[in-house]
Amino acid sequence: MATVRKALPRRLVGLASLRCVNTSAMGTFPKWVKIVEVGPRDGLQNEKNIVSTPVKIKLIDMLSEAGLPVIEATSFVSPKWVPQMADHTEVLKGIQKFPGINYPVLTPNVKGFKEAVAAGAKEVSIFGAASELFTKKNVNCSIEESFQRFDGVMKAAQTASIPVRGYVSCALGCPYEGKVSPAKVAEVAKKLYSMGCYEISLGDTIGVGTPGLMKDMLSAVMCEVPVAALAVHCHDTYGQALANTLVALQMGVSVVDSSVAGLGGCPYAQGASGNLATEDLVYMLTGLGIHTGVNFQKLLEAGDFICQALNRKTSSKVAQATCKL
Ligand SMILES: CC(C)(COP(=O)([O-])OP(=O)([O-])OC[C@H]1O[C@@H](n2cnc3c(N)ncnc32)[C@H](O)[C@@H]1OP(=O)([O-])[O-])[C@@H](O)C(=O)NCCC(=O)NCCSC(=O)C[C@@](C)(O)CC(=O)[O-]
Repeated sequence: MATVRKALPRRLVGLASLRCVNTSAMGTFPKWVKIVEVGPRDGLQNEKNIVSTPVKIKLIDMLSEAGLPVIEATSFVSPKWVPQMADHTEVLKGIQKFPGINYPVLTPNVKGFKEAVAAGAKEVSIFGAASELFTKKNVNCSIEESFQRFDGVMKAAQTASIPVRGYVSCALGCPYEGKVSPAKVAEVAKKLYSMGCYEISLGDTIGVGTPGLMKDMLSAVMCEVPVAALAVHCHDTYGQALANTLVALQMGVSVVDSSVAGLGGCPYAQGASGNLATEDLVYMLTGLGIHTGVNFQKLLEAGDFICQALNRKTSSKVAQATCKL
């Protein structure tokens, strides 16, 4: 069914452009936020039905058209573990590479790194976690062993002059261990940073965090890693993603991961729902007068496209509010 999109109601347009919020009472926000669009990878990796390669490529091209500065394209993980990402090479080779846009991919080990580079990757991400049980379920090894694998990736990346981003999953809670201490998150983040990751993305993998937990966790991590090198990655399982992100912005974080149409979930984190929707993030940031460089209309169109391809209603509140089916 085709989606008919209404023009933004006047009161919403007004809200989006208003600058009357006294942000000084809320802390100082960054003037510019870099959005890392993770929909094509984190958003799609959990889909049960295999999404066709042309659909993935078209989605990424539409997101590029929308001006997202970073689009995580796919992952070079085992196809036995995540069948949805088995077409990683075709996806990475098939997308249009827009100048100025980065298309990082996940690489869990040197094998994945080599395949990614052969397919044309210019940036990769390694993914660790602050929970032993989650690490075992996700990548089949201990936290310490995961660092040994990452060491190989870091050395190969250094030789090839490829920048590496690092993830810390379970930063606000674990599906297997429950509470995760901010000190443990800080320890893993520090390790990834000291290994050479230029940016550390702190993931609320199952979306259980609240603004208070985000504040405590970030306070601990910021003692070990400069805030300019931090990103947040919030899933919206409990409806807290936007609030948690706002707290991170107030604390000086200026890189935020999100997923078009709120797609997402980790196959090894049962109960994890979608990521923070990029549409909702852009709407909030615009309302705060924070620049992103994203063309909102084109972003909505990319969300419409993937929802129609998946035969799914969008999880973005903003997209829901601005369309009638
Ligand atoms: C890490 C492994 C590979 C270890 O898996 P393993 O079975 O322990 O690996 P292994 O080294 O023993 O190798 C076993 C087989 O896998 C192959 N293999 C080995 N490496 C690769 C590779 N790179 N690509 C393709 N194949 C590979 C290898 O060649 C061998 O093949 P076989 O001889 O049996 O035919 C596996 O556990 C895996 O692929 N896990 C991926 C899990 C995953 O993708 N999770 C989702 C991403 S993380 C996430 O979503 C969270 C995040 C980032 O979004 C942030 C947040 O929300 O918190």
